[in-house]
Amino acid sequence: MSDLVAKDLSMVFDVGSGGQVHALKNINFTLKNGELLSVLGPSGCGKTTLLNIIAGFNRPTGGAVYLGDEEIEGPGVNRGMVFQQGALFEWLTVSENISFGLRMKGGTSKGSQKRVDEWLDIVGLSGFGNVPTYQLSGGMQQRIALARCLINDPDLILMDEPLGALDALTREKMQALVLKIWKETGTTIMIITHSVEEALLLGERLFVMAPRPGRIHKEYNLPFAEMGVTQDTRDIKNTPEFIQTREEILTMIWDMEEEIMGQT
Ligand SMILES: Nc1ncnc2c1ncn2[C@@H]1O[C@H](COP(=O)(O)OP(=O)(O)OP(=O)(O)O)[C@@H](O)[C@H]1O
Repeated sequence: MSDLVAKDLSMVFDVGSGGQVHALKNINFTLKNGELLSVLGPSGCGKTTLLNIIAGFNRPTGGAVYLGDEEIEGPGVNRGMVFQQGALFEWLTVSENISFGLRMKGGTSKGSQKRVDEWLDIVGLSGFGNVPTYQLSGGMQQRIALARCLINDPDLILMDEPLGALDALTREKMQALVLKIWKETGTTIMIITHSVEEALLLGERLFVMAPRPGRIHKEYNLPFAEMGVTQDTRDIKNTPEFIQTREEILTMIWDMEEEIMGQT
């Protein structure tokens, strides 16, 4: 079982003429195995920098991140990524996309096909296995991206605005799917989003980050993700507690944006 631990994590970028940007300063947290974390904050607060360090794409200038006993020093198969655009192989079929990682690892074709069929079922795409990916809608492509990531059984899934390009209705359906997958697989998930509503629904933990320097401004422990596994997510979004927390966070981020505008 692999907890994700960030210890005194800092990231400073040199921006020319001796200038520096403190994209992250002294970030400390532990994300326990199986937890679902959403990260929210105004533009430039370091969300993507944090995700890139955990993915192993960037090395921090201070501190370290650990997954289980191992320090993250580069990309690894124990972490899966889902981006805003599915980043699928358009010339492959749905099944070929989903089984891509298994084939890279040399999985047997019979065993692989069974698992692909299971994942097609979980993400609601049974019967679409032989369809070329480019023929599918954005929502369907994100379902494939989720399945392609999860079939490899990663310890941690990192999602960067995974539902940001979808229309409102598809987005709501996909939020429910993310919760279902989280519950069924028990995978640890970290999701970056610009939507306060989405962060509230999809985070049993939620970090609101602040910029200059990038840091965790406030953490919430929330009941909505757990509720969303069994209840209609629309009903949850209409509960007084959800609305009150949403307004509190919107005001918090609004104030940060105002402060940034005042400084520039
Ligand atoms: N490669 C880089 N070189 C210089 N500065 C960078 C680099 N990457 C990020 N930054 C700066 O670090 C800060 C944090 O950027 P980051 O992209 O992580 O923020 P973010 O919260 O993801 O923003 P957004 O919501 O707009 O995507 C910003 O001030 C950004 O300009």
